[in-house]
Amino acid sequence: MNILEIKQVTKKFGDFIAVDHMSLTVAEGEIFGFLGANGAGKSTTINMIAGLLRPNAGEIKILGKDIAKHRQFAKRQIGIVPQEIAIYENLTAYENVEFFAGLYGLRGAELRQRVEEALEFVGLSDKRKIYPKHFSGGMKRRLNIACALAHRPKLIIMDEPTVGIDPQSRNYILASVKKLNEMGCTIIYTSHYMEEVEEICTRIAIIDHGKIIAEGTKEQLEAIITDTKDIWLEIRGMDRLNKQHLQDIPGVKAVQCEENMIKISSDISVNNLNEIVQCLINDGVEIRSLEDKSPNLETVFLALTGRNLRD
Ligand SMILES: Nc1ncnc2c1ncn2[C@@H]1O[C@H](COP(=O)(O)OP(=O)(O)OP(=O)(O)O)[C@@H](O)[C@H]1O
Repeated sequence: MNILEIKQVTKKFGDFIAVDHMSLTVAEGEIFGFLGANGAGKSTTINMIAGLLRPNAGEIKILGKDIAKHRQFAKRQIGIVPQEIAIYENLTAYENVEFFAGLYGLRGAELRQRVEEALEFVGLSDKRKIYPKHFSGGMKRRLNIACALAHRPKLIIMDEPTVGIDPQSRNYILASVKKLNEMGCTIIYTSHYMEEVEEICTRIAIIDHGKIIAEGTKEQLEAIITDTKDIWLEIRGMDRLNKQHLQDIPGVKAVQCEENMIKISSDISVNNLNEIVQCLINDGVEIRSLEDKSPNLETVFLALTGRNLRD
């Protein structure tokens, strides 16, 4: 089942087209990444999905229902973690989560239980009585995530949740995303950090000037710009190496040897690293280091847009 379908959605601000005839489908169970530079149109798209902005044209469906006609239903399914932290400084951590969960109609014992669960999930249970002004940036982010989770949405949308926070909180948030996904949530994860998107997303859309310019798994996106990956190995025992053994491995296109270095060019769609390593071990060669110089999403982005992600 598709949790989200966007068809030909356009959003203009005056004459400026922020989102341009965008179409997109996200299936239940995915961690879907929106990757794009600042100003690409990610937040505008998210705000339309969350019903906070109205598109000028096009259609958005959540679990098959048009959000323009089923606003309450759509709202109930979605939890949004906005780019700007949205919590109340004059409410405690507990009261913040309680307030947001209450907006979804939760009351009484159920509300209390959900608030406890959400605080527990983000690791802030012992800080429930603390006011957020005493929190670090990372803790505020986590509280913001708890506020988006307490009503148990099926789709969680996170808009750059790791901008400007410490590495420990960042790791905590990335681990939480994976855990939420394992618990059955679909996630849309927006970032201009390609390492994060590469690490956690099952599928990625590269967004530029309000348009999706490429979409697919990391491997599919990389295959757009090249069909070859290079693996560099530093070895000991070159005299024992039988080059033909390497050349016989499925996917291997070329093998170049020089002094103690081997460069193996291989079909990007074939995962043959195990076979390569095994072949060298069988030949009695000692591997000192191995580097996979495959293209990454940064190189894909550069090739498709002519710019770096963080320009
Ligand atoms: N309310 C608005 N009025 C006018 N222009 C806007 C408005 N909101 C966004 N824009 C413009 O639309 C474009 C897309 O903005 P958006 O915030 O969606 O980008 P983004 O990909 O989320 O980038 P960022 O990471 O910087 O938020 C930008 O050029 C932005 O200046």
